[in-house]
Amino acid sequence: MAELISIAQAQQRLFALADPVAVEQVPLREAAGRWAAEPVAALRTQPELPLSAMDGYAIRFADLPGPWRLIGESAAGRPFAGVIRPGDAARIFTGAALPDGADTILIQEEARRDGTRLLRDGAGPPVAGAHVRVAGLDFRDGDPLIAPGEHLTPARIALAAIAGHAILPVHRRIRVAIAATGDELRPPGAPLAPGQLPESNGAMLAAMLAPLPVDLIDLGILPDRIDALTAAFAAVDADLLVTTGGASVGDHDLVRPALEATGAKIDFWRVAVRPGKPIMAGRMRDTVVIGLPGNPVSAHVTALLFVLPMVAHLSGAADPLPRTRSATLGHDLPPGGPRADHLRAVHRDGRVHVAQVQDSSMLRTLAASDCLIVRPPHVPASSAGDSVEILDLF
Ligand SMILES: Nc1nc2c(c(=O)[nH]1)N[C@H]1C(S)=C(S)[C@@H](COP(=O)(O)OP(=O)(O)OC[C@H]3O[C@@H](n4cnc5c(N)ncnc54)[C@H](O)[C@@H]3O)O[C@H]1N2
Ligand code: MOO
Repeated sequence: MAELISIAQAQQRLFALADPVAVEQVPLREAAGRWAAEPVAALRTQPELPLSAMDGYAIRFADLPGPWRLIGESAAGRPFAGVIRPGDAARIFTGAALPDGADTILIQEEARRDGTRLLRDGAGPPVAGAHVRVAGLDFRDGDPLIAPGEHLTPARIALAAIAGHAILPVHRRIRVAIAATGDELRPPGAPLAPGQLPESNGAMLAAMLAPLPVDLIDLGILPDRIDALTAAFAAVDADLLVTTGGASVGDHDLVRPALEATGAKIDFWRVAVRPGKPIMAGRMRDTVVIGLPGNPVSAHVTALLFVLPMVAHLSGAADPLPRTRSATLGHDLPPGGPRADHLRAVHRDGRVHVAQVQDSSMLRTLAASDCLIVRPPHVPASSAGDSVEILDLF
């Protein structure tokens, strides 16, 4: 059998099959969850003027310990027009502009008022400038704020808004077609004859793709017949076609020959990953194709490693790969085999514990797991307390 390629090689070959899709300008609320397509710079300085960070009184630090004479008020959006001269103070509220002449805030919990006479009643501000947000504290006009390829998280959307942007340049949504293959499969909830099985990969993939900027095209369940598969694949109009099942070496594993019958070129087939070895990828006209194995856990793991990263890559992500993190192993593990193991596991008492049975058909253990322990090929035995890499499940 041909040498299996590594997960990292397969991911790089997959990304090389297509560039990120076209750029469009969209309102902020549509940009959430996409990736920036161009640099985003500040259109204004934030804050534009020195502002108070607290409710209290605007004073000159040099006038401490007071008392002061109250000569006006500054509220957010309604600044005080006058000037604070020696001995003067202005009532001020959080977010309001610091009046000219003032340099410090006396918070109201440390002040006492008698008509327009203001007295310190407590420690008072420790330094000049206390509780004042200087102009440009957050950023200045023209500062680079978001780089191309960065994910538009809620915080970055808010940053773009406060920096003066109403629309952002992003890559358009990705059209993803999903197809389950297998004569044994019936739609979820449909009555089953002996030997038939509810189709679960389609709903799982749709759920995994739901948080991404994707428009789904559901091709449903395709039969194990090369003519039907070829016709269905040839009619696909999408950026990415994801199939499940029919990827292995059995007589009814027809996804590869059907793709090839449409003129598609398969770039790789079989990766050193467990579960998920029979995954394939290639290109059919303008559509990238990823053929996932049919076993539900294999489909889930390979979708995490290949489908979601490919959607991120097509969407312009600079950093499309899933990130592992370290965890502490709860018990011993035997040496690993020639494929990178992705073991269903759960956090308990601060350590990760591997499910006893790892059969790739078993969705119940997948559903009970909160992470996958990722072990490189040919890893030596591990002991309880060792550090291991994990991929979070969501
Ligand atoms: N002789 C060999 N046999 C197998 C090999 C091998 O190397 N040599 N590889 C095994 C591995 S590893 C995997 S993984 C499976 C994957 O095979 P296929 O992609 O061809 O998957 P199917 O045979 O179509 O289905 C496998 C299994 O999963 C069920 N299934 C399929 N699709 C769905 C779906 N949408 N929803 C729910 N369940 C689904 C299907 O009924 C089968 O039980 O091949 C091994 N064999
Ligand atoms: O790779 Mo298969 O996915 O081991 O069951």
